[in-house]
Amino acid sequence: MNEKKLVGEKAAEFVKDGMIVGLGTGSTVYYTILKLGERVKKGLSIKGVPTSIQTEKLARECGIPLTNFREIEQIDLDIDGADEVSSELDLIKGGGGALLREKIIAKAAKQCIIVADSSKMVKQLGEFRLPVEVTPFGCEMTEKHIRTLGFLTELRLSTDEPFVTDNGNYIFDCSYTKGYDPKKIEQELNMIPGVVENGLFVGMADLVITVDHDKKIMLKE
Ligand SMILES: O=C(CO)[C@H](O)[C@H](O)COP(=O)(O)O
Repeated sequence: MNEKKLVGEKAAEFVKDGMIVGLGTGSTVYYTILKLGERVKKGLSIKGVPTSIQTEKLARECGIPLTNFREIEQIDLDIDGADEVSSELDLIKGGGGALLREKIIAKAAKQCIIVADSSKMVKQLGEFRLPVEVTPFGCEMTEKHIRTLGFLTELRLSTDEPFVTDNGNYIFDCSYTKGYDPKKIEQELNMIPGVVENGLFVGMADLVITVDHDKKIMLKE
């Protein structure tokens, strides 16, 4: 079985009857959502809060009832993927472009489980370029300010046009020449006018489900 399927399906075991569940975005949590759909068909009663339009569509196809922040106060459990997971369990997310909704939902959750195949596990964050979501208005100036923090920036494209997030924004994929302090950089980026959110998730993961060399499930907390 591939690693994404192993960890994705494992996460579905943590979902209990009656829970409000944050449904992440990406090819790993895809397997969690399929598994939850199977469990719902067998009688599991949950409501999902999707982190993207893509996940909303998938959850509907799987028959998972959905809700939103107009109807709920809190999320019991959020399950999502990641692009990098450090030894401190800090994350880079947003490879799929859903970082803003993902962070809102992770912050609203009592517990946050991350599903990550072994390629995502790193000692220190930074090899994966950090996605930074910005408003289209003034993005040229916002980019200059991001660069003054020491990043190289590249506007994410979809074919020849700027990639547009579910929130109508753009993304700069940002690389850094040396290691950075995730907590400090997360805050500094979000102080720049025009930056809506960045893909650093510091101290948000309660549990990471991954696999070791023998493809055995490992739980890290
Ligand atoms: O942050 C994300 C989307 O914005 C995803 O969780 C992240 O990109 C991991 O995706 P995948 O499971 O497909 O590797």
